[in-house]
Amino acid sequence: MTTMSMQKGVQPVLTIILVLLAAVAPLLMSPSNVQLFIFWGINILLAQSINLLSGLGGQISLGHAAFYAIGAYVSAIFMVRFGFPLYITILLSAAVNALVGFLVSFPAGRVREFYLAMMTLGFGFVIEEIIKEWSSVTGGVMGLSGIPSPKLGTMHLFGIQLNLIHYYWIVFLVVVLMVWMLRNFVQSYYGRSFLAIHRSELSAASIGISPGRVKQLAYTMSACLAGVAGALYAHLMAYIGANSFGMMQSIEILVMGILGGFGTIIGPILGAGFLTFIANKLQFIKDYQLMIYSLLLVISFLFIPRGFAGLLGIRTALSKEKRLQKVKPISEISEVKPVRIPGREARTLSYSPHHKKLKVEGVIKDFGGLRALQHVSLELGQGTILGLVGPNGSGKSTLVNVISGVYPVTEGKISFGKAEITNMPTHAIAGQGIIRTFQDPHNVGNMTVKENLLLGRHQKYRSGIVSCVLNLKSSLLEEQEMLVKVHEMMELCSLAQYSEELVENLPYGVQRMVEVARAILAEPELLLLDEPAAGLSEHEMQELSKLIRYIKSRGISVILIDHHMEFLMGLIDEVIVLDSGKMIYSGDAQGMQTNQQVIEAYLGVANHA
Ligand SMILES: Nc1ncnc2c1ncn2[C@@H]1O[C@H](COP(=O)(O)OP(=O)(O)OP(=O)(O)O)[C@@H](O)[C@H]1O
Repeated sequence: MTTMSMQKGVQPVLTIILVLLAAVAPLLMSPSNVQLFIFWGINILLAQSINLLSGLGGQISLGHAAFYAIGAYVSAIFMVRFGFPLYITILLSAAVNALVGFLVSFPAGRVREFYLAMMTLGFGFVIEEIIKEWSSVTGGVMGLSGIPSPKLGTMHLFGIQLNLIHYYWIVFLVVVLMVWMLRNFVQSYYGRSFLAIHRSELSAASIGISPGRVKQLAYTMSACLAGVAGALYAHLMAYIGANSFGMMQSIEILVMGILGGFGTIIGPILGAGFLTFIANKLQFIKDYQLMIYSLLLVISFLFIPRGFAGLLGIRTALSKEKRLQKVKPISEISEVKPVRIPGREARTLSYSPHHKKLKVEGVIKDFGGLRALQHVSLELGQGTILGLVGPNGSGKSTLVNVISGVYPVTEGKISFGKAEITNMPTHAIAGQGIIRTFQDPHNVGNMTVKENLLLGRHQKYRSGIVSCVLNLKSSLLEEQEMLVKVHEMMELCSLAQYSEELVENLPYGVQRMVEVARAILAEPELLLLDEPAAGLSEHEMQELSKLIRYIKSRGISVILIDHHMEFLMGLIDEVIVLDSGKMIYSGDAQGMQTNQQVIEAYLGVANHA
């Protein structure tokens, strides 16, 4: 047997042994230790909840205990008042919280950074006040007591009186299930879209990811998870009061996530463990808890920014490739239609044949008193490469920005095919088939090359969230198909050797190539390349030229901004020259070189320089 196959055989056995150990552990522990482990389980859910929202989705939350509180009160009230069983009250807590999270996402999704921090802080205080004031339902400042609890032997499930060990098993099951589903989610295109939005909303939108939708999902799922934790907490304690869900609890949840390592699955589990067990040993300094938590946060930010997970070199992969490889190596998949690559005649690429035409009509763009674009009009047909040139500050990037929806136009109309796209949001324009790159590559730096390229396929995924979270066969097959296309694109762009490297660690030229490859994988009909050759070596520029020719050969139209005339001349079919926002030339490249106005405005400047 090879080492690899031995490892494969050992892994499931190890998992089974660990699960069995965890299952029998409470039988060998004192009740207080069993309770401590239950707290760890509840804290894992809380830490994962903040990890999902802040660590992955990038949405700061300073009032997270509010979701925890809602979950606890919903479960407790439905069991105390209506006698609902535990499994129903947990589901109700999750559902009510999901709804609250969804509603909160609308105002929260509109603000960022400091304002978002203040908003979530306010949300935490509002929920705390409601709990205190709505005494007829919540018990007010006196709290809610008499909640059926396994600790007191007052909770029954399916006719069985539950004790602490039973409850441990329930919490264990819930935590294992939730963490497994969360891992599946993080490794799906949904999870990748969370990180993409976290790193740059604009970049994510440029490949068709809707920031609004991602935030709605992040708040809904995160609240749902905190709701389950709240329900489990309420029944463990038998009593809940507003004080258990204040500012301190919100900070504690944050510390667990950050200290453990945001963006990973293992990190929050470690962070939750650290706080559960250490805090328990430090009861005598409880009065200084806030100070200690604040110190922990500062220490974490300064010395271990990626938390315990970072210290241990743990990173959660953002694709299911490793798992899929175990089933069947990508190279052996026959169900997937091969992606065709130029120069590899045996294959073809399946891009849409319904190419659309770009029409820009009389576009004006003002920035305050500055008119960056003055009545610019152009038309671009299928498979044409249009060069966009002009001196610095002449409005080239602004034109690309208004076409891609980054800036609204002041006046004028832009259409693509039959659709008018003037002032549409960027992700919707990407949905129409217009994909862009940026002057500085806008990849997700803390994702690998392969994961960044998978992001390019985002719009092509069809699997629903349930399918991804439960790893249903259809979603795995789809992921496999996408991976095949990504691998072929890496081959085409000479990126295969960097496949597993984090993009932020790569040379500038490679990062550029990753961004262009990602854009191509989105199967655009129009590609907007803003100075793609800037900072590239001669060899890299040649590689890029080849790639652009390939794009054209697939019938994709390109608008290409660049200052390298030699690079441009070999590629473009048509050219537009801008000067101070005005279009001073439109035609072929040869004509441009002899046009007097262009020579004065642009080439003249270049020569002079
Ligand atoms: N967000 C903005 N706010 C205010 N002014 C802007 C903004 N974006 C661009 N401008 C201004 O609009 C004009 C055109 O800028 P733009 O970046 O489009 O030029 P460019 O031709 O792409 O230049 P370069 O070749 O240097 O990238 C410049 O005067 C610039 O300062």
